Amino acid sequence: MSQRSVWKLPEGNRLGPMEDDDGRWNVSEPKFHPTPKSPVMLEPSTALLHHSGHKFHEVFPLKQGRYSELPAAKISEMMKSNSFDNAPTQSLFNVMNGILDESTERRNGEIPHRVACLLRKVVLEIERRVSSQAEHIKNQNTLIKAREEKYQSRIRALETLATGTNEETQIVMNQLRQIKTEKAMVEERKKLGELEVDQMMKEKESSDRIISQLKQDLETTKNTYEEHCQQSEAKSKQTKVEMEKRLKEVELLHVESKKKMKDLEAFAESKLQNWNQKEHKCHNFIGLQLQSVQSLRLASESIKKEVIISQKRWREEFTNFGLKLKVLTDAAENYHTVLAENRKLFNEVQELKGNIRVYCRIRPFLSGQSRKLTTIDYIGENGELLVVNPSKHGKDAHRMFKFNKVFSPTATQEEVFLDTQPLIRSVLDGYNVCIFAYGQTGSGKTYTMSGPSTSSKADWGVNYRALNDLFHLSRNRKSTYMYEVGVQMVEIYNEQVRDLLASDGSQRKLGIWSISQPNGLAVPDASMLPVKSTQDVLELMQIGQANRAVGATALNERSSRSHSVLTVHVRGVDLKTEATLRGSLHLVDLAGSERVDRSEATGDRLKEAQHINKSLSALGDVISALAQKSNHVPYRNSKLTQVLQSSLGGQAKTLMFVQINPDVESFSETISTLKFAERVSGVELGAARSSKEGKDVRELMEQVASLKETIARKDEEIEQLQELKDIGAQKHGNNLLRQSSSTPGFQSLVATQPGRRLSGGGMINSTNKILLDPECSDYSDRHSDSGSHQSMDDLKPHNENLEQIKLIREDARPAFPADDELLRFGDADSEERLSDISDSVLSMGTETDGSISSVVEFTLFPESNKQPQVKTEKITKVQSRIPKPLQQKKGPTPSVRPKLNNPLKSPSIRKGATTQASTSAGKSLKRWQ
Ligand SMILES: Nc1ncnc2c1ncn2[C@@H]1O[C@H](COP(=O)(O)OP(=O)(O)OP(=O)(O)O)[C@@H](O)[C@H]1O
Repeated sequence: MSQRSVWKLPEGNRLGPMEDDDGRWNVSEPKFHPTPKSPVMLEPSTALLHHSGHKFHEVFPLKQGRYSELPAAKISEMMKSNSFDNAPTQSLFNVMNGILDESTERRNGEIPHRVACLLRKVVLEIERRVSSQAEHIKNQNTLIKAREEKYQSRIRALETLATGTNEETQIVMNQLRQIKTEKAMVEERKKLGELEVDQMMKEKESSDRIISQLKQDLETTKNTYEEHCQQSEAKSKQTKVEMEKRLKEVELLHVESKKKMKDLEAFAESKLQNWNQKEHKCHNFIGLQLQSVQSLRLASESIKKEVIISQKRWREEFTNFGLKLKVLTDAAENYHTVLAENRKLFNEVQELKGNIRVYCRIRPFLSGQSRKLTTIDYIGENGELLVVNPSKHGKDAHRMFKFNKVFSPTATQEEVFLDTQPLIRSVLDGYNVCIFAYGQTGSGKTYTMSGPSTSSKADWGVNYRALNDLFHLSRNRKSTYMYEVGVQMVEIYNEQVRDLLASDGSQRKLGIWSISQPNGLAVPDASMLPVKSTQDVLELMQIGQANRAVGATALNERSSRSHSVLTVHVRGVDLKTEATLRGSLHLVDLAGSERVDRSEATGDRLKEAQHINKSLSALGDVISALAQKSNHVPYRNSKLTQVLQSSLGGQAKTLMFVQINPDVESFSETISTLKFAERVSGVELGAARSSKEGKDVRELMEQVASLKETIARKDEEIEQLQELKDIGAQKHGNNLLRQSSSTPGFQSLVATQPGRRLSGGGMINSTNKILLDPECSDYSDRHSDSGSHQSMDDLKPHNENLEQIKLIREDARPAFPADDELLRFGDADSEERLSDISDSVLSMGTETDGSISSVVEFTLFPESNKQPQVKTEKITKVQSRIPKPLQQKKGPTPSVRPKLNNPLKSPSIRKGATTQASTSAGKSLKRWQ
């Protein structure tokens, strides 16, 4: 650099890079400017600095403060702008030095990145300038050398020329001088240039230093930067790893999602296939359906055609059917007529068989009894029975009897019942039926009626079988009839009637109503319980049996000393015509008929036996009277005949089992029993009548019955009076007869005094009937039988007359074909005579069957009495056409309506279902009432 000379350009000329007017460096080829004002070429940087410093500082206005504190925006603005191009080099150096100073001032020597960038830019600018200056100087040297050579050649030419002429020499000398001057100038310029080069070299050196320092700084910065970069790289690597990891995860997810997508695609594919298949099937199905529809259409069309044809045919058939239906309707209408006819025919058959039938049953020997000595010699198929007296020989030893049927000891329960069966149907047809067993104690009455036990079907007695049949038949008829069944069970013990089904178990005595009364049950106060099945009845029977009075005798260890009467009342309603029919079934287990002397009874037992024999005797008398068609039937001679009155009249069908003990010791009893039975079997009670009538008919029948009854009573009164008159005349009892004739008759007396109360507790009602209190029943029996219904006071004056009548009657009594054995109880006979007169009234009832039926019916089913208004009018009209009944024959007053006992608890009640059973019984009783 020391060799470097300061360039000195001729005045007005400037060499090398020159600043233009704007202070920028001009690196164009140097020109010689003739301007003498600038003989020396100025150091460009200084000029630049000086010239452009102000502008640079305008752009980069840092005078105080630190570069590191410069805002980035400012630096980037500076770097973006062209301020570096115009800035003086010195300023650039100042900037660079300033930055470096700041960096060295700092402890760690770090400079901010943006400042480093600025520094690098400044350094680059300086390097660019230095290199361009060096280039420029090189060019100047080359130029100078070229000029020097040029000038040397000119010198040589001039010297040549000088040698030629002086002038020329002069000129040349001038030129030479000029050249020399120029040469000097050039040399000066060269020196200046060299100086400048030196300076430049120095600057370059300093710049190199700076550059090296800068390079170091840059290295440091670079290292820092590299560290930073490394850190960044590490971070970026870590980030990359994480990113890769995430990428993997994402890839996995992607794979999974792809897999899922595949699955889904597969699923969708399969679904699609399925749907396609289904669609295919649907298409097929629709095709088939269409085909079917098509075929159906065809079929429907053909069916339509068929329907039309069928309709046509049906119409024809309907027409035919209508015609047939009409025939059927006619037939149906006739059905009831036919049924009635059938019933009538059936009844006629029964009548042909006899309305009272006697079956004889011979008990087998019991275990322990000798079978050798039997009184039964022969049993015929047609009811013949030959009895032999072992103690006699010859003709007298044998006696033949004939009954409807005789059952041998080997006859089963079923065989015995077989002939009873048709009577059960009669009950449902509206007839009263009475089945009873008669015989001495131990002869098998209970066995026949109840059977030894109900556990075995073979052992079932008549009762069980009859009830079974009754309910069975009623069920069979349910399409035509609705039946209701009620049961009463009473015991007659020592001529006292007791309710065996009383709910409170009390053994209170019950009164018996005269059967001729329109509102009188035989025993209205006895509990009547509704039943639905045989089992119900049997359970009630068991209760009744348990309540029966049982006493031991010498003949039978389990001898029943009372008569038990089970009455089954049946009401049937014809579902079509609403006509009501009513029937009743009496199932009677009579007490033993043994003789008092044989039973060795004394005291109470004797009394029991007398009562039993008396009642059985009365039964025989009643039947005998019926057989004789007597006007007088002595029903009132015993409680038994009173209770059974409705079943012994002409309306009823009666079946008697005559039980025989084949033991020789019982021969006398056997003969007695058989004679009794023979007498009964010979009875022809006349045609029984059904109680089935329509409502109107029934009402009319009631009216007719009451009229008949009145007429009969009147006739009887006349007859009695006539009788008295005749007898009086015969026995010179004219006074008595006159007295009797002048005094109003009992019946007429009663007829004019309706509703008077008897002093003994009996009640005379408006229809001439007496409700007897149990306490006064004996009295009333005696006195009501005479037909009188007066009060005691009224009756007193006539007691004498009655005694007279009794005597007369005794004399005039017809000779009954009864055995003395049967009638040997004189006490009973005397009572019987007394009751004959009143019984004659009842016997009339037997002739006018409808009356009795109506009476029972009225009593059992009083609703028949509740006639609607229209009916009443109708009846009134009818009544106007028939003889007007007596005033006292009107319907019963409410005061004498029978009050039925509270219903007995059914067997189930006894077992704990008291309330329910009594409620249902009560309900049912309401219906019955
Ligand atoms: N047909 C028969 N076959 C077998 N045993 C019989 C037959 N009839 C009756 N007996 C038996 O004879 C005995 C007496 O019968 P049962 O009690 O029926 O007589 P009864 O006439 O009812 O007596 P009572 O008048 O005392 O009540 C009983 O042991 C009974 O089992």
